[in-house]
Amino acid sequence: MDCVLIESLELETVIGVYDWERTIRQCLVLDLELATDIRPAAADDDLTKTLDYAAISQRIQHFADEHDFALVETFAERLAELLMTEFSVPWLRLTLRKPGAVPAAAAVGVRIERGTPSEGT
Ligand SMILES: Nc1nc2c(c(=O)[nH]1)N=C([C@H](O)[C@@H](O)CO)CN2
Repeated sequence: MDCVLIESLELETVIGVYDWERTIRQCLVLDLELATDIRPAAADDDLTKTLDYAAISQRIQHFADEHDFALVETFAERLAELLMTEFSVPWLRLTLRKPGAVPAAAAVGVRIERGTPSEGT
């Protein structure tokens, strides 16, 4: 299965369950694998025939700016829905880390897989 990758994308957003977290912006770090057949783009050397990782990264930054969820679970689930709908992604794996949330850990977070890899991706 082919994938377009976005790794260690740093996002600033309001996120957290505690009152003090509702008043600040915190960093989240996102890893994404987005299933797509890269052969048409490679055959024609044409960006319009693949997933544009720059455009998707920009859309994710905008998503982070416009939401203020309590849980990383909610952020991950809602973002996965958006990516599958807006960019016609048939399958994705999304890892979302919240560095610093647990001082003794390098990061905590969630990983989800959604959708079904289509034939030929
Ligand atoms: N499974 C989760 N556990 C916790 C979350 C979360 O989003 N998902 N969030 C918090 C707090 O916001 C924490 O990050 C503050 O340090 C606690 N547990």
